[in-house]
Amino acid sequence: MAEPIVRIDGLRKSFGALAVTNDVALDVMPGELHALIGPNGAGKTTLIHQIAGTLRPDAGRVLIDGADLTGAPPAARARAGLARTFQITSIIPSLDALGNVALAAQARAKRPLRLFGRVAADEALNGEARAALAAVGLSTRAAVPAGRLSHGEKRALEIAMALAMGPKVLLLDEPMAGVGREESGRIVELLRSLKGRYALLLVEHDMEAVFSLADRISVLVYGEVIASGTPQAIRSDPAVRAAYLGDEAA
Ligand SMILES: Nc1ncnc2c1ncn2[C@@H]1O[C@H](COP(=O)(O)OP(=O)(O)OP(=O)(O)O)[C@@H](O)[C@H]1O
Repeated sequence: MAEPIVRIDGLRKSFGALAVTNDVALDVMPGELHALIGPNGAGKTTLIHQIAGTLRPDAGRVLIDGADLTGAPPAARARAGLARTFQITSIIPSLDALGNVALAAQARAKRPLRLFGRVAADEALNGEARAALAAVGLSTRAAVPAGRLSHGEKRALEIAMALAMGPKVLLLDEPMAGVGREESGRIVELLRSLKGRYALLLVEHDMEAVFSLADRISVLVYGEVIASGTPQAIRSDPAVRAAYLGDEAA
């Protein structure tokens, strides 16, 4: 059987007396879209921070592609194949879309850059950036300053920047947040197109999107995973309905 790309085990983090992640275990298999849902304040963002390396757990382990990176900084996790998109936009508004993605590709290509001539290196970076833009459907917007893109296009650009890092797994933190209905439909299709090629861990409040996309859903309530399974199993789980979904999933 294939090994998980991300495996977390016994993860604990408390702020004072509040256990925000309480013995959380979760894995993401190659090509799988695993969604993490839960009510406001359940601990989803705190969990993502611990996986990304921006917050150190009190206990437990984070393995990426088999390597124990529990105490490693975000850069080491990126080298192991983890890329993250942010809830808060991380793009440079005055730079065009292609330039933003090329910068992300450059962060990954640091060493090879010294080996090639500058022009060749720039061309290679631009090639990678164009491929990532094409993968998110933004090829025709390459020369547009990122600040002038629509909100949904900015979300897609952030995903292109993550793809340019050559990841094995993408952490997607609310990619649909603040995006209108039509554009969120486009992001759903974009995520669907990435499934199978990348492992995806998606935190998202849009239940329609989650239930149409996910292979597996884990439900976090008060810092604990109360259920994990297929969308169908989660929809009909009495504990999940009582704690979170209520009539929403009917
Ligand atoms: N640095 C911190 N110090 C103290 N408490 C914190 C800190 N970060 C988060 N918390 C608390 O931890 C709990 C979980 O917060 P978290 O942001 O992880 O939840 P969430 O599931 O991502 O919520 P949302 O869906 O609203 O984004 C909340 O009660 C929050 O107030």
